[in-house]
Amino acid sequence: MPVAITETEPRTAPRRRGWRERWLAFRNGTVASTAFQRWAAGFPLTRGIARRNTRALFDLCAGFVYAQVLFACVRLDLFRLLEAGPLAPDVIARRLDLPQERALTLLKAAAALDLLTRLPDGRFGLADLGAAMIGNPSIAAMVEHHTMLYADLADPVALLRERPERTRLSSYWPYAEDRAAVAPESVAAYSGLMAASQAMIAGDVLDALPLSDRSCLMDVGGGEGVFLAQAARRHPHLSLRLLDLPPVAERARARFESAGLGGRVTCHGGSFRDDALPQGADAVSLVRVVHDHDDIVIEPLLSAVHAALPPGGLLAIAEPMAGTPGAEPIGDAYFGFYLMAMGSGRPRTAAELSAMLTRAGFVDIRERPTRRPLLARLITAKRA
Ligand SMILES: C[S@@+](CC[C@H](N)C(=O)[O-])C[C@H]1O[C@@H](n2cnc3c(N)ncnc32)[C@H](O)[C@@H]1O
Repeated sequence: MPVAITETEPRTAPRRRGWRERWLAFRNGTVASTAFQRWAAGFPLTRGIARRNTRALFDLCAGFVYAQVLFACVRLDLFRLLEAGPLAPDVIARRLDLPQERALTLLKAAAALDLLTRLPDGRFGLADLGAAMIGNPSIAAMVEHHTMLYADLADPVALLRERPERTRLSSYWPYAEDRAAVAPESVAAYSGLMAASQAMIAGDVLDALPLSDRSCLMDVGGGEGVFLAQAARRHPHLSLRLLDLPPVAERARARFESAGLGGRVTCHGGSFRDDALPQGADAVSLVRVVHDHDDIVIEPLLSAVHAALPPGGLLAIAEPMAGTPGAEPIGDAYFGFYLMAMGSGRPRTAAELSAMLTRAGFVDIRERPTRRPLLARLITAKRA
């Protein structure tokens, strides 16, 4: 059921220090004291909280190490090795070409992180998280991709202070640099990465997106067309259009041809920054596009979509959003820093997107719950 979007962030700071701020100041002063920490770790009523906080802080400090354990598993293709069933550490060591004690270090680390499980006989097999990696190869692709992100984040303070001309991620996503022309060889890597991860998202978004009363859907920034290909299968009556940068649109055209969908989809090569949007669609989707760009790009894009739609036309924005309950670190910490390293865009809350849509002239703005909101939430809006 669609739900109303409400502003959750405070708009103005209180003038005087209210009770809440005074309580916070008192509490933080107390928690910061070493003597209190020692006492709280021993006192039966606070021991549980103290341990949870210690663990949470340790996990924050150790996050990079955990990520590198996962990276080693992915690089060594450990999960696939164990897909057929558990193996003894010495067998795994031989297969991975690692010294035995090092292999055991990796296996124990992966088991501690719930990627693997250690059986009573000493063999290691897949645990839930490792098994999930097998079913979602795009996660492994993201893990490999993160080497670039981590290189850019090596000095986060420098990144916060200056906006470097070029980062690893801005070169990887050439449109982040707003170059006039994007070469075919520079889109292949990111388009492949997006196509792989889109498979997980398209189903969730299409489950929640009402398209049965629409006749033509245009996916703007549609990548290689994975989202539209799924839409084509679910809604045989829909005619489909894709707009993306010319080399990406070319890749999409080839993909549609080989999937036998060439006759259903028209691919337009162009830039939504510089070119007029193709007319004729009564529904437009922006899937994982808006968060990639600054307001100075998105405000005119939303107005252009509004102008391109007929009265009653539908716009759908689907992407991970800031402030998603239960997934706060994904929006504000992960995407916040990822997009900062990329040099373009920011994660926005549903309320911020809703306000932008209102400014662009849209009405009937609502959020439609998706199956996995941490991967993508969905907002729809209509042209009056
Ligand atoms: C993060 S990807 C998302 C792709 C696809 N919608 C998905 O979710 O898999 C952003 C897409 O926007 C496209 N894009 C970026 N800037 C663009 C522009 N100025 N005009 C058209 N497409 C653009 C990129 O080429 C890329 O395919």
